[in-house]
Amino acid sequence: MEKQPRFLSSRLLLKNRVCEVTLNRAWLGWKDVPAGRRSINNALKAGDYCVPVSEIIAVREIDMDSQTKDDGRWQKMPQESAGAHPYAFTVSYVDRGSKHRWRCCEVTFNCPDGVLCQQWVQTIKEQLLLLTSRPKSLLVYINPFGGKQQGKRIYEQKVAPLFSHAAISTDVIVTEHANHARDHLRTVADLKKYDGVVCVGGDGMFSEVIHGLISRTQTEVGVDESCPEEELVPCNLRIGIIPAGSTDCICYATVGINDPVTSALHIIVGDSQAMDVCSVHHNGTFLRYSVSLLGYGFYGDVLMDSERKRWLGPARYDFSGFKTFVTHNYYEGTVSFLPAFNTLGTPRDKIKCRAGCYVCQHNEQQLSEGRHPCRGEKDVSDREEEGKWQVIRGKFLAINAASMSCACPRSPKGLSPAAHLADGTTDLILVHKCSRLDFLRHLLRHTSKDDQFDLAFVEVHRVRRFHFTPKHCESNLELDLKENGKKLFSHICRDHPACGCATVNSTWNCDGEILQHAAIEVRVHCQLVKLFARGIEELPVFEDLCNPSAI
Ligand SMILES: CCCCCCCCCCCCC/C=C/[C@@H](O)[C@H](COP(=O)(O)O)NC(=O)CCCCCCCCCCCCCCC
Ligand SMILES: Nc1ncnc2c1ncn2[C@@H]1O[C@H](COP(=O)(O)OP(=O)(O)O)[C@@H](O)[C@H]1O
Ligand SMILES: [Ca+2]
Repeated sequence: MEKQPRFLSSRLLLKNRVCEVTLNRAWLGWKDVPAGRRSINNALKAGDYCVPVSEIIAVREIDMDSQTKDDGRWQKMPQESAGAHPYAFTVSYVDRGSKHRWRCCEVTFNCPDGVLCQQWVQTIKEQLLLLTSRPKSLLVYINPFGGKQQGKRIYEQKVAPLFSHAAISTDVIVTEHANHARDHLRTVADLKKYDGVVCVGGDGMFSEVIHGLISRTQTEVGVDESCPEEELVPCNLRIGIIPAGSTDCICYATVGINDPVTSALHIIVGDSQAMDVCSVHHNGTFLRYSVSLLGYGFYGDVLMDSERKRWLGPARYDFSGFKTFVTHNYYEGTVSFLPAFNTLGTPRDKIKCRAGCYVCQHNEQQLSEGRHPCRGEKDVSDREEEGKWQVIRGKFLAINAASMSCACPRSPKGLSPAAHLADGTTDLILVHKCSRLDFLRHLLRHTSKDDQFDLAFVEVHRVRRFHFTPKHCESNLELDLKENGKKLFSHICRDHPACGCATVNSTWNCDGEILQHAAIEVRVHCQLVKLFARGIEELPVFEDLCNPSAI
């Protein structure tokens, strides 16, 4: 076939207005040509548009019978554009709305002749083919019972049409039981034919997918994932999240909104965002991975209570949250942690993790230089030891490790607003025993501009590893209860007058799943997985960048 030019510029009709339409490798732009003027100047004005080629979803030719060709969809041609020129093509592209929402927009250009029309369509298609980071084939898992049980409908009505419009092929599996997606990913024969995995559901569904993928990757390269000291190998396949769960914090904190269409468009344009993963062990045996919240005390108790109220849907967390707040349990134990050493950023600075985050890039680079030392540089394990373990014993209302901000609709700034998605650290938040009123002040600050860490009973540390040992360690608990039962219970009952029952330990909430052990060892693995996301965009800045003189 004849090679198409990379640069095109033509006068075409857009809704019966003459437009100068320009395409190069980076941009598609169009602007009105004022009546009676032969040339136009290059400055953009209001009403002029340009779209990065990387954000074009698809292009299709419209034939003279006013029906679309190419992708097999039939559609009426817009009335206004059916005027003077009989040939037309439609470009679908990403349009930014408010609050990080993306929509698929369309523009139809009419051409004076068929050859020119085809040349435009072919050239745009060729530009799109050069975008190698876009997925062509996806494996999709739908949890039909996540959130408000709308996963299947959301996928079929909002996402599948976009994927087919973008010529992405899919294999779709509606899960039949918990861990279906995880186990399928571990064993499915030909995973290499896919460019990514998509989960439709909440944080629990995403957790299944990372467990399956991480496990499979380590098996393939012969790494023992159950060993706490192993360097885990990053997963190649990117993961997309179509939010259809109860909290959707991983989607919200990586995209800026929990909106299925926005997420589908980030998948289509082939975005990539690396993400840290914590491994959680108990006495050296592997328990689970976590990417968002590991919470003991308050968030552990909320989860434990809310699991019994699944029928309430997402509202279960508010009911259990209120109940847990009133109960006001605290738990004794010892937290020891290895502070992040030699890294940019602190949990209380105001530097938020945003698209193209410099802190994440810098810290990952520091770590990988340590991992592959050259010219006498120290090995990472030596460098880690340069930081000193710190130990804090106390009575805690909550112990939270936030590996990302954990922003979600309940708290748009999240549990740790300055935590980073991919910097190899987690923010360890310790809420010491305090009055209900003080704890309420702390909780309320998650929903306002005030600093939730600026309270005497709250401390926060950016760490690479941490351990927690409850005062009444599981292995000793039986013995404790036998020997000191009376004393122990009287102590507990006095400390927990509201609950009426003795709760010795809390449980860990690990991305919404309950852990079976209270004593855990946690280690952050920098950038172990990748998402079809780009991090939260700072501002809709494309107006500034869109200068046709750069075209
Ligand atoms: C008084 C208002 C206080 C608002 C405080 C909001 C803090 C919210 C931080 C949420 C961090 C969420 C981290 C993500 C966890 C998810 O991985 C995980 C699983 O998600 P999935 O079900 O989609 O699979 N989700 C969760 O564990 C849910 C945690 C939600 C906690 C909500 C707590 C609500 C607290 C309400 C307290 C009410 C006190 C009222 C006093 C008068
Ligand atoms: N078909 C299924 N039946 C029952 N449970 C499932 C199914 N598919 C996935 N799950 C489990 O449902 C739990 C919640 O899923 P999730 O998608 O996170 O929804 P939610 O946000 O409402 O908690 C997860 O633990 C997941 O493993
Ligand atoms: Ca992190």
